[in-house]
Amino acid sequence: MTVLIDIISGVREDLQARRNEVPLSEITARAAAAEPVRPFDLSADFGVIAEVKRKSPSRGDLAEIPDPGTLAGLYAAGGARAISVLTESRRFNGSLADLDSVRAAVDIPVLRKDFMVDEYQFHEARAHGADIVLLIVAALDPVQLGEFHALATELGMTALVETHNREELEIATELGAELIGANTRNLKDLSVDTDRFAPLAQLAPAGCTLVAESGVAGAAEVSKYADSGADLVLVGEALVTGGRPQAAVEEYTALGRERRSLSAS
Ligand SMILES: O=C(O)c1ccccc1NCC(=O)[C@H](O)[C@H](O)COP(=O)(O)O
Repeated sequence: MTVLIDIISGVREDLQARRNEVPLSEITARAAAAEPVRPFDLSADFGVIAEVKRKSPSRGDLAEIPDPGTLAGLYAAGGARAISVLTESRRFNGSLADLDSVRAAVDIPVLRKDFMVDEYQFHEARAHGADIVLLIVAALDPVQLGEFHALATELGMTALVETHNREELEIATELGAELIGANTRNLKDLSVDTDRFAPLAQLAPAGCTLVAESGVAGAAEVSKYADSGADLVLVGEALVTGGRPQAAVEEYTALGRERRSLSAS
């Protein structure tokens, strides 16, 4: 987990700097005064969570994205169910300014995709308009996970609880998570293997909304994830590098819906 530990260490340093500028009492007040949460409909048909992703530890620079709001607008026009915004700065070149820009540009829910390790970040996320936050099971001990899940819920946000293996999925299930991510990227070596999704999907609790995360390069992976039970796919690289974000979101949504209805019949 060296990569994860390194990322979190940078996240904590950057967080300390922000907290020195804006104390917890102030960020809490800003969260309370923020625009209302946009509820994320967990019962809706198959959909795409489309990501604003400039750079990543595994792939380096991906795309410039000078105006994340414009990209998010194209995703929304393509029918995205939510926009994921990476706000971690050192390894992903994201920012809270990106979150602001996206939230102002669209009227669908926005996910703050970051390494959430401190209470402060949840109030900060809400203060910047986040409707969904990421909880990575591998990054938190079970007590923290429970507390942060409760805090996200208290602030009105939906928590996307991200898992990578059977053990983490059991933790998410015990937590009662309604929105569970199964990420096919191994956090130790950053390899992506889309075959990791199906076994996890089989273990997911009945009634949860399941997100297949990472590894969608095109239609083949969308079909594969939908056939294995994904309710949503979270797509970053393929959308920011493919040159046709709106059309790709439209296609992935239509394809996923078709595959889900075929497997239901
Ligand atoms: O993308 C990475 O290299 C990465 C490395 C370490 C932790 C997280 C990482 N990515 C975050 C994500 O989960 C993805 O951005 C997301 O699932 C979209 O993946 P993709 O469609 O494969 O870009």
